[in-house]
Amino acid sequence: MTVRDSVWIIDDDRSIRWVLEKALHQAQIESLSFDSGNHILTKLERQQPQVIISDIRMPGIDGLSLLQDLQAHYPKIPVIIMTAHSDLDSAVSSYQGGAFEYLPKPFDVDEAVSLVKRALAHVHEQEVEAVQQQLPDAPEIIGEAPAMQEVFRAIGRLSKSNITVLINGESGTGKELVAQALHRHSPRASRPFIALNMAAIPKDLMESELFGHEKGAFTGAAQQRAGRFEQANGGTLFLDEIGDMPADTQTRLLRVLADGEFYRVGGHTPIKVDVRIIAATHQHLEKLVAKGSFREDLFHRLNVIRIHIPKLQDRREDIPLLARYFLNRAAEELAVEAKALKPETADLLSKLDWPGNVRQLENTCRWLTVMASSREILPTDLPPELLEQPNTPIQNLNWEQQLRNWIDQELALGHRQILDIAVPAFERAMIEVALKHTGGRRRDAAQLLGWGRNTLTRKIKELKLEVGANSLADD
Ligand SMILES: Nc1ncnc2c1ncn2[C@@H]1O[C@H](COP(=O)(O)OP(=O)(O)OP(=O)(O)O)[C@@H](O)[C@H]1O
Repeated sequence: MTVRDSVWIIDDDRSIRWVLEKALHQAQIESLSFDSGNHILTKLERQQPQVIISDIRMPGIDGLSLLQDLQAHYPKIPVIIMTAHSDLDSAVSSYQGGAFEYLPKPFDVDEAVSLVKRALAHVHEQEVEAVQQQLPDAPEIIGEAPAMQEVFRAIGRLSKSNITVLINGESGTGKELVAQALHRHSPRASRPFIALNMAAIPKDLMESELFGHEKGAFTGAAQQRAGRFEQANGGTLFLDEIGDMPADTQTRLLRVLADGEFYRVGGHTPIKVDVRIIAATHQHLEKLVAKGSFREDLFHRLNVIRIHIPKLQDRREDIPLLARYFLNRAAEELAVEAKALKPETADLLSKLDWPGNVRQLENTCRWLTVMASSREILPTDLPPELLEQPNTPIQNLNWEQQLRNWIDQELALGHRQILDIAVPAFERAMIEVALKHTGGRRRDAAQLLGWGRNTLTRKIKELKLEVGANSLADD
């Protein structure tokens, strides 16, 4: 994450500015100092800190008037008011003016830093809340794991900006969802969000897809067509799997990013657009640059702010939350009653590897909504391919799972006394495989199974097993 906490210090006293700067720097908080409150509003138009600390008595605009202006224009930035005149009046006025806190001078440096940290924590909470309270029809981003909170914070911090963002993360981790959230929380929210997956478009169609084409530009171009850049004008263009972009398209993209204009394929009139780019990739772009398959200059243009979305297995605590959310959503889609996870099932889901990340979990929940036999989902209800995962505690449940499915089917077909079919089948499998392991020797096979030799011989007869000549060898 390249977005860092930042604090502005406004005080005409140079030593106070110096002390605070130093203490914040030690606490790894970036700060910027100003010797007066004049022109702060103009500066805020360009860039905003997360917290402001301001003195009250200063030449020019005083701290309380500044506070009023800040409240009117930037009510979300917490302001800490300092004053050497620690009288009740200024304290009361600063609270009434909406100050986050009041810091009487002389102050203890640690106290000042902890106050700033509290204000930052307050900002972060607000950011997370804002992202979580999304429009009702927008898909929610579920995540309580610290790594996801970090992602929410980044979305919150970037909410007033149009800056280029590069999202990194494995397939199915939610990159597109985050890109949508960045757009929805940006000044461009009311304009289009256009997504394009580089891996899904044939190379020779990519330029026309991005930049459009003129009529007759190539065989098949029967009509003039606007590309995604034009469609996204004023809004956001999400370029997924940017690492798959061919070299010549990279060159064109770079030019558009530098000039803000481009030509349609076969066109001669430059088209001006104002598009914010959010790019995503599951690949290591630095490696592609080193290998020469991705342009370094384009990489630097895109890599302004980077957001990393962790693999699902690196945020296991979110798995049960996500699973419940997807089960409810699948039930809504299918207009059926939502299924619930038994605690042991939730626990098991959290232990699996999820190579397909959130998308795989989402698909599994849809499958379970249709396939699980009862309202409460048991570990054995999980789809076989999940249960077959190596290194999971339930490898050996697979055959039981299949057995359960078979029992379900038999009973659903109206069959009765199904133990009469199941038990001999079970014993037959046991005996045949054990005999295979002993090269047909019954005594050893009986031992493997935990039966006496006579029992094994009787079972072979009862089951009318055809065992090879070798099986008699040691009889
Ligand atoms: N944190 C989350 N909360 C809720 N749903 C999520 C979350 N993360 C991902 N999803 C859902 O999982 C699916 C996959 O997410 P998305 O398409 O955003 O992943 P991606 O990283 O862009 O995948 P790819 O790289 O394969 O395109 C989507 O249906 C998305 O809604």
